[in-house]
Amino acid sequence: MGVPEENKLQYLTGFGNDFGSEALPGALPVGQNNPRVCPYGLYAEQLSGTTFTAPRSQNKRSWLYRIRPSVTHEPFHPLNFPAEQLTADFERAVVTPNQLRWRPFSIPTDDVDFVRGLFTICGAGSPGKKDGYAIHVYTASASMDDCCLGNADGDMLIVPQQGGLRITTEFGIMEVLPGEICVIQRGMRFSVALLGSNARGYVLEVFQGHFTLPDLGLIGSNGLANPRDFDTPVAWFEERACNYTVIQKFEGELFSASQAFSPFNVVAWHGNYTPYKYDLAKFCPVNAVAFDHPDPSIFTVLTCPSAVPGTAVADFVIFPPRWTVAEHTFRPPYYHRNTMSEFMGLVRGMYEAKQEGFSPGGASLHLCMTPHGPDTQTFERAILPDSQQPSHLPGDTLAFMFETSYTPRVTPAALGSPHIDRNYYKCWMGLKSHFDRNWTPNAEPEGEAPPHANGN
Ligand SMILES: O=C(O)Cc1cc(O)ccc1O
Ligand SMILES: [Fe+2]
Repeated sequence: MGVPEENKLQYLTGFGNDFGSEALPGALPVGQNNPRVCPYGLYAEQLSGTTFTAPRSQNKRSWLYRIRPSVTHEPFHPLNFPAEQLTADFERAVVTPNQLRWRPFSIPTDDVDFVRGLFTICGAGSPGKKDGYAIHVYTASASMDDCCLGNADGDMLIVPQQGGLRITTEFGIMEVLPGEICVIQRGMRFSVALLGSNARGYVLEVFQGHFTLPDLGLIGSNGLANPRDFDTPVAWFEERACNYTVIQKFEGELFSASQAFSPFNVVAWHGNYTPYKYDLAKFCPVNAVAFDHPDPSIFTVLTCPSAVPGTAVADFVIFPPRWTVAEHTFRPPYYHRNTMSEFMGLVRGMYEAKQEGFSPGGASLHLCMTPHGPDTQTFERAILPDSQQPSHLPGDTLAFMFETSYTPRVTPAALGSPHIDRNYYKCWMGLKSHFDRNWTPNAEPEGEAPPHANGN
């Protein structure tokens, strides 16, 4: 099969559906998963995303019909990838109650592909015990060349910040641009080609469970990320003899094996365990239309639930372009200390809580109970009376947050990174006291008090 051009890529729409796709007519067996001989002489292979016995509502698996099965490979050998750069061992990492921020991570000038450009910032738990998560950034200047990654540790939610990615998977091909995200679930093999000369972005990897859409509760049956806006690639295969390298991430370590053919040889597949992508511009935000600042959970795109209701392993939350209209309200994020920890990144534009220092391609991390909030300039602007006009948040902005319940430990490499901003704390040092012991309710500028405060 020829490689489809960009505008020819096709997707199946819906979230978590039981999909089926065939690249050749009749390649999907009818009425059973394991015919004695599969159509076109294909091998049947099941990829499980849950235990076999997981409740039906959570059970995930897909059947892949492929030219040769994935078991046909030379033995795996350790790749000797630097453990300080990519890890799932957070016992040796560090905790700090300090606010952390990184300037944009620089993109290598020598040839570095997506896998070799992964850099672990922080994480918690362990892939072996199937709990917790890791947060990485990637910086890449080269495509993966006859090389794919399969991650035995967990699902990877990829947030491109700069440079589009063409991701070939066993299920088909997807293109993911900045402003879009994709999820490659545990075990699915994929190869990342760069659409431009380089790429940078963020990865949230969850060691337990899978991402799902959050419940909408009283919001009703529509809004936020709508299921129909998620795209799964259609089957695509190549039959190509080559020296192909399969990299397996296993307990945070990388192993590689050679095989004599492309792993993207799946002619047809069906099931509910697939990679998918989503355009964040399709997110339909719901927010305050009268007053006050709701919690950022209103902007949850995807959540990876834990066994405790309402306590996610990790939430993926965005701060999309939107109108802000709340009256008699301090509109930026409130000052706060949380039980959950917050890793933030910026895809483009400016984040509403920071006037400077938080740049696209950079990051911040506020561990649980670490105080944070708007910087001094943002605060001083937001208390001015003229801050209350309906306004569109600074231009075309897209920040996001990985909000996690286990407190992450930060890797020594991330703490010692040349990109770390050791002056971050200074952005709050100018927050002066506005306390006025002689203040009286009448001193409040006219029109500023809430209508109900004077009985109206
Ligand atoms: O810390 C942050 O900037 C993220 C955030 C945004 C918001 O609107 C409310 C709370 C919160 O943690
Ligand atoms: Fe926060």
